[in-house]
Amino acid sequence: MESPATDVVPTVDLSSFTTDSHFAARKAAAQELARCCRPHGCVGIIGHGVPHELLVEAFEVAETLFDLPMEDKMKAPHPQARIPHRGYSAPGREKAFSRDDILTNSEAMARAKRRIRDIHETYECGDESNSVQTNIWLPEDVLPGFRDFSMKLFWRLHHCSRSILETLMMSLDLTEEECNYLRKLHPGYSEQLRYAHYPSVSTESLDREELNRLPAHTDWSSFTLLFQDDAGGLEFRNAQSGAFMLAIPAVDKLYLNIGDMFMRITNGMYPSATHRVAVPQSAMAKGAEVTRARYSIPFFFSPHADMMATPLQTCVTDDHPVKFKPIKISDYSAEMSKWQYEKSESKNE
Ligand SMILES: O=C(O)CCC(=O)C(=O)O
Ligand SMILES: [Fe+2]
Repeated sequence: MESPATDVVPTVDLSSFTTDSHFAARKAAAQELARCCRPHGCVGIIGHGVPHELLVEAFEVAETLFDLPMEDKMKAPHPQARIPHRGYSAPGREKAFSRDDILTNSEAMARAKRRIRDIHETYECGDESNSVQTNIWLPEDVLPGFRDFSMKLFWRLHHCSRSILETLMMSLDLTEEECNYLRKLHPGYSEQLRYAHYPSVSTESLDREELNRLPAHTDWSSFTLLFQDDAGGLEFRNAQSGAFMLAIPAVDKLYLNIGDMFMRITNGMYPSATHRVAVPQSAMAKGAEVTRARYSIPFFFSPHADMMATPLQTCVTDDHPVKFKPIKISDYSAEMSKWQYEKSESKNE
């Protein structure tokens, strides 16, 4: 068994960014965000401005969606190929790999890892104008209002991500030109909203390592906003010690998870966070035979797939030389997702 997480991920309050606060208050919040987030690429955020009622409704929608009979959910199936990364994926369909796994470039390793299935079911959607990542919707009568609600949530989370981006940019003292480059890089087009359900599983199958909730990995977004219910289980790796830290759930708290793209663009100033979903100790310690189900809503704030991710000059200094080559964003995500779905094709986004 993997060792249990102990320390706790810190939390910052960003309300000065989401209300009309003066410059000094915003600057102090940006510095606090950097202080907490830069060591490991993760931080809890309150005061993010996403309305409480919207989040409550989002989790109700997720529960209704995953409660549908399988034959209904399969009316919007994720394709066999990895693109479009849209629609419904049944438990065990998708598999997460770490960046190190992917860099080994070994299909035998991928096959071996696939023997431990990731037990979650998901539904993905994104910008309706994306002509490559086209949405796959359930028929309206199967879940009335789902499409409209999901698009409302998508754009509200995009808006929240944009204000977090402003905070991150302020924390790095970027030039106006660099800020404009980053704003242009994130128009919403390649972003993705996911509903995720981790069904209740037997602790025995976890002990026997027959299945996983979600193994350790990094995201290839710029950053991900992670909303979770109160079941717990999200954990981030301490970049210094390698131990995992608990992302303790709380009402209206999101976890900011820096992805590979923001790491590349900031030349490693913000590292991408290694994270996983484990079964909380509380569920195991009681000797329970089954763990309780968990719901989460990740929002992947990703750069436009057709653009280039280039390290910012402000983040390159004599002490901190260039670490990453410019890369086309769709090339990077194609590489990182090549084993995510079993019958993946090498089509680019
Ligand atoms: O469910 C969660 O809290 C984490 C999900 C996640 O890491 C992912 O979908 O990439
Ligand atoms: Fe992730």
